[in-house]
Amino acid sequence: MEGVGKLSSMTTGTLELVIISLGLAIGISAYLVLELPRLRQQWRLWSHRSKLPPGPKTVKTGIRKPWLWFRELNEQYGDVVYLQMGPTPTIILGSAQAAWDLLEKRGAIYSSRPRFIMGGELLSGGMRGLMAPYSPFWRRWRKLLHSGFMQRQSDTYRPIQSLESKVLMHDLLKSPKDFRTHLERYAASVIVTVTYGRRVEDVRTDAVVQMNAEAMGRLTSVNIPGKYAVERYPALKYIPSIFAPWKAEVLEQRKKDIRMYTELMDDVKRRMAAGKLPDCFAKHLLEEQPKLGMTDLEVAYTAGTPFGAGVETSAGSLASFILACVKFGDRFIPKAQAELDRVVGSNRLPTFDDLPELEYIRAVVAETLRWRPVAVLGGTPHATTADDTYRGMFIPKGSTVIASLWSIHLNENDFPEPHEFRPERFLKPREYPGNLGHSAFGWGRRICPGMHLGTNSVAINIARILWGFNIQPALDEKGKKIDVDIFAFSDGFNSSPLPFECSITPRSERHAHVIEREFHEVQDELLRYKGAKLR
Ligand code: HEM
Repeated sequence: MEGVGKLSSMTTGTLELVIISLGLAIGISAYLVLELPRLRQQWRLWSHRSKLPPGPKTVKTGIRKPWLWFRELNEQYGDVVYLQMGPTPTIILGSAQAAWDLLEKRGAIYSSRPRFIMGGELLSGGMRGLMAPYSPFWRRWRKLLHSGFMQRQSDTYRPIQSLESKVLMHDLLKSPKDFRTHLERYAASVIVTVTYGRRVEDVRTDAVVQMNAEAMGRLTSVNIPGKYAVERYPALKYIPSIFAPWKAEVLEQRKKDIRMYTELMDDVKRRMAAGKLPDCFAKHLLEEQPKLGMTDLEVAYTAGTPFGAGVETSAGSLASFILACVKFGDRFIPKAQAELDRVVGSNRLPTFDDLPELEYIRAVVAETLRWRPVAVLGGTPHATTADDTYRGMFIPKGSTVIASLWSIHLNENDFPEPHEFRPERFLKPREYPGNLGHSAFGWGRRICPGMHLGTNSVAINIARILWGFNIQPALDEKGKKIDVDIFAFSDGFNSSPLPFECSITPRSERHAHVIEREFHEVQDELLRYKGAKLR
């Protein structure tokens, strides 16, 4: 019996040992799976440490406006700065030339995206091209956006932009204090009409706007650097949801996105079948779908792209223009209005056909896009797909590359006294890479596909607003001018002016009358784009 007892206690001891060893082995393997890629990357960086671009030893985290810090870094270390952001090598570009040399000229290896595991992979199932790495999926998505928004195609959207701009002018005439809401309605309505063939009458209650805003909210709530460990340890992505509440939650959110995008496309298909769908991007996608072999879901997500990328950017640029008018209007509005009076006169609103004659207005448009770039960090960061050397500096494969427009557009070498709003900068020939004279739409293979539509929106409204209105500081109760803060801008991926007051008044009775008349003339046309209730 004693022998049996000894044997059984030995067996239990051996079993314990086996379990502990197994546990250790699993622990070590899990650690290696999680850490190996990072350790390998660390080794590569360490072995090239003397050739990395210059940069600070410590990294600031949790800052609300990283572009302000990036500009300080660019001023201190130069236009190519190295930061070690967690495990990821990060390059901050601070001059137009460096951004052009790398993102444009070496676009073949600078056009991917960093991984967005929560936002791009888990929440969006890899369906959002804007966050997709350089891949066959991205190329197909990009081709569709190109065909939907290239210059020639964008010019066919001008009538919609003109209609909506007449509504905007009328709104500004009737309730100038709500100018911000009017700009947002304009931008949303152009994008929703161009995409889904239905306009937005009230931006606060419109169902398509609300649905998209909810989806954007879900995306921004997970796209927060440092919030989720899975971004640092990608292998965690494969843990079953049952053991990972954060994953279960994001997959639940994905279901809501899918329901929403599908609902919007179902509405498009219904109207298409009834012969009531005007030409629009969603229609174009449905026509291309069989040729490209895309799934319904891919089509539905692609149709959602312009809303996410084109509304805030267009409305924010116009809000910055109004801010510039309040602060610097004395210097440039009289010149702009003299040009408009000469070319357009006072009997009609300016049109797209006038723009080639309106050289000063075009300079105001360019200066607006330069002075306060909405995509303040240069849009979504790029990522490199191969090691590279630039001016003797080593840029590792897998680097995140941020071409911060706040540094690039406020670079004193290219734009002396950069916080001054001076359209004249764009009137004389000047050394600057590319043919726009600014970099507001990004670079290379990732350049903004909506740049023509976006520029047309900004240009037609700047021309018409300056034609019809005087924009000045608001007055306080004592009749004193209220100053505006040209640095009070929102945090976040896109940055636009925080609410401010101003006075917007018609230039004359005659101008007010023309605005009224042209608004009333387009009422029937506007009805073409009226959508049935969705929710
Ligand atoms: C004034 C308005 C706009 C500005 C200032 C702007 C600016 C930008 C910038 C800076 C980028 C990043 C480019 C890069 O990564 O190098 C970008 C990308 C993008 N923009 Fe725009 N944009 C505007 C309007 C629009 C509109 C109207 C659309 C609608 C079609 C749009 C769609 C996109 C898309 C889809 C991307 C991502 C492209 C990709 O990842 O390949 N944008 N935009």
